[in-house]
Amino acid sequence: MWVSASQEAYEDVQWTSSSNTHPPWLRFHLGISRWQLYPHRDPNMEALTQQLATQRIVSAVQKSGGTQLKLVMSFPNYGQALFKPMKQERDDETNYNLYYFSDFERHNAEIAAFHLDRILGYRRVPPVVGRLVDVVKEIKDITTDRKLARTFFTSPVGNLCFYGQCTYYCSTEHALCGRPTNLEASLAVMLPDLSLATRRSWRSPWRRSYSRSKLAKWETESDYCSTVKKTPPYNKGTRLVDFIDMVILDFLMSNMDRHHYETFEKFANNTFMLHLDNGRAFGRHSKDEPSILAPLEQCCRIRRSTWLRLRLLSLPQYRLSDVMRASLSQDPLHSVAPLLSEPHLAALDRRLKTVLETVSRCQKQQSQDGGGDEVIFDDSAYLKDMVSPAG
Ligand SMILES: Nc1ncnc2c1ncn2[C@@H]1O[C@H](COP(=O)(O)OP(=O)(O)OP(=O)(O)O)[C@@H](O)[C@H]1O
Ligand SMILES: [Mn+2]
Repeated sequence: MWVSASQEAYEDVQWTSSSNTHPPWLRFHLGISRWQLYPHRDPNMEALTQQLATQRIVSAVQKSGGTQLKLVMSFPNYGQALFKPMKQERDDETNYNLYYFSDFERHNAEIAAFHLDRILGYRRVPPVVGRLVDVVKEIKDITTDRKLARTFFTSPVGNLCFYGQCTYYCSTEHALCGRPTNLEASLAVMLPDLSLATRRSWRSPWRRSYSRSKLAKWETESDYCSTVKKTPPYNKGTRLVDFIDMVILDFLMSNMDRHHYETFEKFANNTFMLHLDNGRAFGRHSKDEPSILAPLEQCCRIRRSTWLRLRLLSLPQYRLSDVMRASLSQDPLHSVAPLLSEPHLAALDRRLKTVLETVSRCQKQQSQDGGGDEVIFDDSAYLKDMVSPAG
């Protein structure tokens, strides 16, 4: 009897590499290409985000490196996510007297950045969802990280708090507290392990000085971009316009903290740039930060596909704020409160207008100068590359 049962079982198993046999996180890893993290209309996206939002958390340990507390969470199917907790109320505007480099990170910024990056057509932010995490059942009770476990305590009003170990903001004064045990957080799907897919970190040519008194070169040299344009890897392929893409994303969400970016080493210099670490975006809605757009202003170059997308998102029927509001309402945390308040959504439309005006100014300038470098970079060859199976 048992023999025939096991024979049947053998016959049922299909030893193929059919993607249906892989969990969503593995399908995500296998789908990463030279030009994007996941495809347009990704059939895997729903299952992937669903699992991040609902799967049982079987392990939670601190992620080493980085300045603020982060946890790596694991799921029963061996998937992993990078957890960033809510540290301040959704609507808190960043204190005007804080420098950008001492601002807190925001879990809703990580979530909103994923949606915005996808709406812009980039697909360079790893998928992120919001989740209410039970600080006791899903962190304290299951963690094997003793340094983390030691930092749990009950607050005077009976909420469960912890602070972990990190370079900044890991102290009792900056504890992360549940209500009484529920804590809002962002969960980003983990990229393939570094042992399988090494990444290269690049210093941004337009990096800020991270000092209260010093200015960076790009702030004082008038011809800074022409030097960058001649410098590898910005002198070839799409790297410069990909950088401009990132700058536009950062200006729209007012992220001043883009000091580095990463690429997958396997793809060498002909590849997309990862937009990781967006926690310091969406800090202010009442003020724009024009200096974030400096690379676009100084280089006057933009991908054609990006420019077309921005123009589409400025039309009343595809208004960026409306598309973002609709997209963010799909996130599980939307039921707790909207992930971006209306003033933040309105700021997106205002800033999008500024980007398009900057491009127009570049075009006018170019026609006055009689030719010279093209403002609109024809990226059609690369787009074709993106959809080809060998991509
Ligand atoms: N989804 C992800 N999967 C795997 N690794 C990631 C992911 N997101 C970020 N990382 C890695 O984790 C590191 C820390 O993340 P992040 O930059 O968000 O933290 P941080 O505390 O702001 O760091 P820093 O202070 O250096 O800016 C990054 O260097 C990045 O390489
Ligand atoms: Mn950071």
